[in-house]
Amino acid sequence: METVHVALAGRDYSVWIGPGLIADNARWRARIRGRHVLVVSNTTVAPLYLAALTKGLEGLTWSSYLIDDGETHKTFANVGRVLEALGELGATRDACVIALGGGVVGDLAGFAAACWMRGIDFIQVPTTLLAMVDSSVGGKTGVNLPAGKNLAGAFHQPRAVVADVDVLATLPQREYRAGLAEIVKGAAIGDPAFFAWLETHADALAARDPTILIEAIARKCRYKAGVVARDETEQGERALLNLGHTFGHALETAGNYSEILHGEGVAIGMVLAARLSEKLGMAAADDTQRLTRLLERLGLPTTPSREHAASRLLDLMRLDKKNTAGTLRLILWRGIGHAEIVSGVRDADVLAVLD
Ligand SMILES: NC(=O)c1ccc[n+]([C@@H]2O[C@H](COP(=O)([O-])OP(=O)(O)OC[C@H]3O[C@@H](n4cnc5c(N)ncnc54)[C@H](O)[C@@H]3O)[C@@H](O)[C@H]2O)c1
Ligand SMILES: O=C(O)C(=O)C[C@@H](O)[C@H](O)[C@H](O)COP(=O)(O)O
Ligand SMILES: [Zn+2]
Repeated sequence: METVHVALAGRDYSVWIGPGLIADNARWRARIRGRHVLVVSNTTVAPLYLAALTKGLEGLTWSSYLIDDGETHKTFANVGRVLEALGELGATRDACVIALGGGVVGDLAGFAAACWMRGIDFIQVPTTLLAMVDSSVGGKTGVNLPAGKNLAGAFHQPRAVVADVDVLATLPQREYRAGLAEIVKGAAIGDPAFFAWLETHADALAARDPTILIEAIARKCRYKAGVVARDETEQGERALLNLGHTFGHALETAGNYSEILHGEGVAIGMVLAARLSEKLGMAAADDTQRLTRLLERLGLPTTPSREHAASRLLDLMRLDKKNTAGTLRLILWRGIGHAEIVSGVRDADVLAVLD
């Protein structure tokens, strides 16, 4: 088992990564302080893993709430339903929410935990690769609105993250690949040695080699944990974790959250950010090519499969949370491992790349 520590004064927590961690419940059960537990999951994951998880809840008062599957269900309405389920459970302030699922369940359940009685504990049990390497770590919780991705939410850190890699056995291939995009992102932002390691091990990763996979998950989580510990609420450096996301989120929203997966949007968005960096003279074409090649080897898309009007995408990008005073702030790069926050990029340059 690998353990990654997220160092946040008084709110430190561990990310445990390895096989058998749901069944081996002593560690995570010890993080539950009170008597009430609400497990939030969805209609696909619960039949597979809810029974194994709830074996660890014997002696507690627990119930579960299942949302329908998919990004379109990451809504305010479902947060309200989770809060009502907490009310029915009689959850007191020492209650704990357990998020059992991918990033959709984790973001939504975490947001509900942040709201119930102004904030109760929650534990992340990520069941997708993407959730293990990204969404379960760092405390960004929230939901989508028709106007844009994650526009409502809160920073609320989990008490623990239980990444049981055995559950990846049932994860569909397209979802697995989407998770790889967020691993590549971490390396592309700030760790050129990790990027080179991913190039060396791309075939093993694509084939789900267990040893390589656990190392990749742990390296990405360690990188993210460091950024989060230095800048929990995104006053500066943390914005770099958004590489590819301004473009990617616009594509997700334009497709009504059902056309492309988040990780696919990130993969395409990173390539667009690399092209824009090239256009602005910040980075070399060789770096764009290396990034594109790695994503392709991992089976990820690097261009949108359907055309959206560039002007519509730019409009969606204007509602991104990184923007200030009406000015677009983008994450671009100087090359592999060197991302930067850039303000004031001209619309014409963004439109040219989107076209
Ligand atoms: N909070 C953050 O920092 C952060 C970071 C990255 C992404 N996100 C968010 O995460 C979401 C994407 O998460 P995701 O990619 O996990 O998508 P997801 O939660 O929709 O899960 C993907 C699919 O896999 C299924 N699934 C999950 N685990 C499974 C398993 N073990 N076996 C079989 N099927 C399984 C789900 O039911 C779903 O159909 C987006 O909403 C994105 O905005 C948040
Ligand atoms: O943890 C972060 O910070 C990230 O930006 C991680 C992203 O991969 C993730 O998709 C996040 O939800 C995006 O956040 P947002 O603030 O752009 O909504
Ligand atoms: Zn993301």
